[in-house]
Amino acid sequence: MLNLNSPDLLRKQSYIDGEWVDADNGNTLDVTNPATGEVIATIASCGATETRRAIESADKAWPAWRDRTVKERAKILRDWYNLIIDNVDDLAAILTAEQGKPLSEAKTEIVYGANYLEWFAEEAKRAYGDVIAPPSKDKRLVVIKQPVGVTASITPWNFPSAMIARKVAPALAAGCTFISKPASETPLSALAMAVLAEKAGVPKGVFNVVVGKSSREIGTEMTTNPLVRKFTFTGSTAVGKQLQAQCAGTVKKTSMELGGNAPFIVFDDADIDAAVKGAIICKYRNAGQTCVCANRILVQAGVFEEFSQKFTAAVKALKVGNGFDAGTEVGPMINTGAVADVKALVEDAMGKGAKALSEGGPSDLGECFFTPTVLADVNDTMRLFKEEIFGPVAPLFKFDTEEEAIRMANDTEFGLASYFYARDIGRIWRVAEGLEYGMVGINEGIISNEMAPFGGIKESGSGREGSKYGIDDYLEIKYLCMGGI
Ligand SMILES: NC(=O)C1=CN([C@@H]2O[C@H](COP(=O)(O)OP(=O)(O)OC[C@H]3O[C@@H](n4cnc5c(N)ncnc54)[C@H](OP(=O)(O)O)[C@@H]3O)[C@@H](O)[C@H]2O)C=CC1
Ligand SMILES: O=C(O)[C@H](O)CS(=O)(=O)O
Repeated sequence: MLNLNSPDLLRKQSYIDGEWVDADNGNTLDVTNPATGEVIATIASCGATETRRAIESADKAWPAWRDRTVKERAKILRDWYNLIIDNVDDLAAILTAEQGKPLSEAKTEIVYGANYLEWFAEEAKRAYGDVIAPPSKDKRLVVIKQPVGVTASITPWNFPSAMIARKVAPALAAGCTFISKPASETPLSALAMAVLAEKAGVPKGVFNVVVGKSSREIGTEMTTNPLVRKFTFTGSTAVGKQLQAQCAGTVKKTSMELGGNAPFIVFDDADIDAAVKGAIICKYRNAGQTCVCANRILVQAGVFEEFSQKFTAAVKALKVGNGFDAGTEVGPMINTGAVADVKALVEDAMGKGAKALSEGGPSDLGECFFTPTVLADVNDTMRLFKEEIFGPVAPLFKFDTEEEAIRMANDTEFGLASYFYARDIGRIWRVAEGLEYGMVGINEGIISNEMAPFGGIKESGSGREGSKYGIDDYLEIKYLCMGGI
């Protein structure tokens, strides 16, 4: 069982209109620890009726929250940030228990998410408008920015805290109210955030968390209820497309943070040791279950042997285990389905001629564990060239020229994160400009932070989270034309 300093953080009900509630029909769902299979909590499993109540509560709370001064909203966000930081150990323990990632990674995620609250507490004060030179002497033109309104959000299990924080922070900073549906695999982190939101003074109805295994039912209510004016989603491209289509009926503003297929390119002028280090963290963070993980590692022929030997040795040295065990670097995958999906991708590649430089696969550590794997002799006929692996498998592709590397990297419908290691300044500019992605890591494998615009192009989605751009998704631009001056 979880041994928390503040047991009050572990909640088993949804948080709607400032109240902790059971499901109307009494339904429940189990939250299990993927490392051990043990049930860590049995919690209320809500559906459409509770979601509708949360939306109505958020709509009722919106005028008063919108009319708070930006400094009042900023102070509450800052207080929320401070409470999360003060409770980082408990929040990380809850996160590791329900998601599996190593405790050190969980703590990093909690702080990373909290940083968005800190950042947008300040950005709230910078939602500037404009005064425009008038077309005639009798007019004055002004632009003001106002909050979009009730915002609904659906987020994935791989970052059960930070993905919510990355959305609720700009939303509340802008003056919107918010309903969160976390993944049913990992709801406890979201509920713990609600405990601290309440303590920080977030008024009832401003932040709601609806948990339920009937995600389709909840999502349909969120995407079709006319009171919801903004819908923000982080998850797979397939589900994102479906939800975006559902929003069309009421023309909601949407932002989509979807799937990825990141190339990680190592050129022959790279610092190979730095590239190996960057590739390891980029590929195996969260057991490879992030949308920005290196999905295809492309290595120039002249350095392929050196890179593949050093990279494979580093992979073999990775410590796989329970996220609570000291020194664990790779935890379990989220569930057995995820293990089966990754296993199928490896089998497809091996069946088409791939060679294992480090033969991983299902592990006797537990049914959700998959030992890190490195494949060579891979090609673009294999599923793992086109599909998001979302697991601890690294395929090493060989290329000859810079042009070939850019063509291979761009040969995908995704466009989220990309990475390359090189030192020639001309090459750095040519490749950075040639990659069709929303984000490019240059001699760096970890690029996400609250100050940078996170997001993708093509079928990786639309909108940006974080940075000075992130609040725009939650603001409407209003043009005032004053005549008769
Ligand atoms: N661009 C980004 O920032 C990120 C993208 N992702 C992407 O997400 C995927 C992995 O996460 P995963 O959780 O499996 O993704 P899913 O798209 O399966 O699920 C994401 C969320 O959507 C919910 N959901 C699933 N189906 C529906 C539906 N029909 N209607 C309403 N809600 C639904 C899920 O709820 P439930 O699980 O309870 O069914 C979950 O809360 C990968 O493709 C990854 O690339 C992940 C993180 C970040
Ligand atoms: O869910 C994800 O994959 C995150 O967006 C990755 S990151 O923001 O932590 O890099």
